[in-house]
Amino acid sequence: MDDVRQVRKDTEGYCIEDLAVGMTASFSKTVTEADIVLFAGISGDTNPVHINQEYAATTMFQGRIAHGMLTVGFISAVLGTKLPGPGCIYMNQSLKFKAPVRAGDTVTARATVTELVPEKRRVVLKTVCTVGETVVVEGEALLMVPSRG
Ligand SMILES: C/C=C/C(=O)SCCNC(=O)CCNC(=O)[C@H](O)C(C)(C)COP(=O)(O)OP(=O)(O)OC[C@H]1O[C@@H](n2cnc3c(N)ncnc32)[C@H](O)[C@@H]1OP(=O)(O)O
Repeated sequence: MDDVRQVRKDTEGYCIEDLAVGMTASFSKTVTEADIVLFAGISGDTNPVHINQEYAATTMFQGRIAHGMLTVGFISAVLGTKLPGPGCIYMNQSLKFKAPVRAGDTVTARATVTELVPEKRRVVLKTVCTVGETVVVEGEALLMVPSRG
């Protein structure tokens, strides 16, 4: 199924009645050096693998990598702004960090509806972040969404 279109207002998300298995949406962003340094400050995670090139060069990654949770923020972005969009409540998220993300990489976070539980107003989405053809993060999200009823 094609990407959901941004025909709704920025403040309107999908209700449970509007959702169908297969609906999909994505958000893309190029990760910058500034994003990584700012995320270290915002989160308090100053792990040197993210911000100290000399140290990071000695690790298996042979250089600085982005915080995993910075990449996960792009999943939150697609869920919170596109599908299901405003009005949804994040309840659960599984994650596998499959490959590193580095400054300069463009990450695409894609969310695809896999299951609906209308009586509980729950939606399950497969969530995958890629850099080019490489899957960097994958998992599953559970959200509560509004109902028109
Ligand atoms: C405190 C916060 C710190 C951070 O934020 S660090 C930044 C976020 N993390 C990353 O960027 C790490 C990204 N992931 C990777 O680079 C790689 O991934 C690893 C280096 C962690 C592992 O790679 P490799 O040693 O090459 O493993 P394999 O040979 O691809 O797989 C061996 C087995 O391990 C499983 N596996 C690999 N990655 C994960 C994972 N992330 N979660 C769960 N399982 C994993 C596979 O499936 C497979 O399993 P089977 O032998 O049964 O086939």
